[in-house]
Amino acid sequence: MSVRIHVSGLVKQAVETQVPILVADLVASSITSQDPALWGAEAEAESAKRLGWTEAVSISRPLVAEIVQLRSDLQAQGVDHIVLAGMGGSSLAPEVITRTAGVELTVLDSTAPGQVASALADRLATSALVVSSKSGSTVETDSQRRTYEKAFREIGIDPRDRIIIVTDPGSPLEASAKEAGYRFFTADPNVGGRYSALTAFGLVPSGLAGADIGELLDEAEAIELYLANDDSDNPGLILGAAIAGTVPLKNKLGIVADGTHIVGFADWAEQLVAESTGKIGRGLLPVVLDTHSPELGEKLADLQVVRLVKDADQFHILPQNRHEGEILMSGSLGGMILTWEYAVAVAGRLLGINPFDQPDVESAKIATRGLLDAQPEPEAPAFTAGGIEVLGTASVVSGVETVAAAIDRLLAETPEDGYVGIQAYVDRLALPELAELRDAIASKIDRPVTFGWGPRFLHSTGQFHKGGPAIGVFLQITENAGVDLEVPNRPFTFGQLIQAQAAGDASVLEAHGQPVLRLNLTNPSANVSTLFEAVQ
Ligand SMILES: O=P(O)(O)OC[C@H]1O[C@H](O)[C@H](O)[C@@H](O)[C@@H]1O
Repeated sequence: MSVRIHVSGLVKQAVETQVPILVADLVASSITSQDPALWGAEAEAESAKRLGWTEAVSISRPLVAEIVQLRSDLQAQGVDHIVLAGMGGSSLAPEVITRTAGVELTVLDSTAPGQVASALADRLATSALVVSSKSGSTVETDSQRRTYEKAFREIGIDPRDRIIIVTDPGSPLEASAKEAGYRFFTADPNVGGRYSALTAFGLVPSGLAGADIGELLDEAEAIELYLANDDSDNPGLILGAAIAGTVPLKNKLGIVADGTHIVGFADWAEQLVAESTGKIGRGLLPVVLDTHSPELGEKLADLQVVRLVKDADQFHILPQNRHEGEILMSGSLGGMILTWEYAVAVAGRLLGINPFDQPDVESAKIATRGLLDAQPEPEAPAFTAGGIEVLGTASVVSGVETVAAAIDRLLAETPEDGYVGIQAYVDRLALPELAELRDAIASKIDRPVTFGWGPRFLHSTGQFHKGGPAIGVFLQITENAGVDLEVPNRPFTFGQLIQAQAAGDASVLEAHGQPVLRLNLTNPSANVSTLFEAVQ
């Protein structure tokens, strides 16, 4: 079998208790045959149109030759750089596929003006843009498409030669692609975004960038039969029981790469787990860790660790690798993707939730649209210190005068079983060091800490933060970027869009009773060190 899992300690007990029940209930074969009744009557209507991923491998197979041909056509035109405009499920799979394959793909899943400008400045004359959106109406993706269309025209390139669309049949993007004369691929509409890795959404950008997508499908195909079997060896059942069957439930899921050949798997799994399970006040919070993350040394009772290793059968044999109580997992990328898809569907059943909807993502989008339409004056900061404007929930910012004190107040509000979510709506290429705030804060408070780049995380962990248990406190970082960019034929700029996304999401989190501290960097590169000093 191309995927191996080893469990020990409490999680082994969960597997031993839950898997026989899942086997007796024929859960694996029922998922494979797309039985929508597995998640209860309320979920049935949604599940009935969301299980197409179980046959993605065979449906996608004919695409491989088409994509390989398009890649050579583009190369013949001098294209040597693929850019992908897409959010969440429309970009996270191509990201892990191409990074693991070691081929270049620029993933533009940001509205930070500096980041969009950097992508545009990078080999535009020899770039092709893949625009991927299931709904065809995602504002980030639409804004990026408009920007590239204009930029291509300005340098005398016909966008029809360089823009490729991936969308669902009947979407507004399919209609506009037809009208504009773009090459387009449509995918199975009975597959949700986060389950779309093995459909055109995962394959088109990855294949155009040069990844071996035929091999990826082979890897997934090799595990299909095992995943469909009502058998206690089924890795989808084992993983599902391990992540959602512990008693009491360990509802933080730390995902650690420790020797796996797969690069960035946790970023993909994060969306699958958070959006599928984080709703109606329940869910599993994925926490992307590395082998040195403070959380691993803290033995947190509510943190279940999944360690992605080279060979799960061998790894635990060495005494220093025993990691009692963890889930050790190894496998091919295609095999891992399909196994996690099954496991999260199983987890949904164990948790009593519908794994196929994302009811709270829309709330932040509505708040953003409201702000973009109204264009209100920016909210005045409670105070400014060291060039950082401080705003947020009254209990966190009132009566304090320093950034350090505001951060301490926020962290002090973390519930015993809670977590801190850091959300950085900045140009991540210009401020990559901000990601290190995660470890700094985790070692300070001994609780799990998540880190997300905005607006990217809104389409991933954003659902959990708003729809899962209200146990998070949030540190939101925004910036006055030095540059701004028009969004062609739209009444807002990228700078206005990202600020509205941050403010909109903060308002929804606060409305859910979750504290938010908002720090706006007025001079980003200079303010970062002040921020790190404040966390010490
Ligand atoms: O592919 P799109 O329709 O553009 O959607 C991109 C993303 O949008 C939303 O945030 C959904 O919650 C995600 O599940 C989805 O992957």
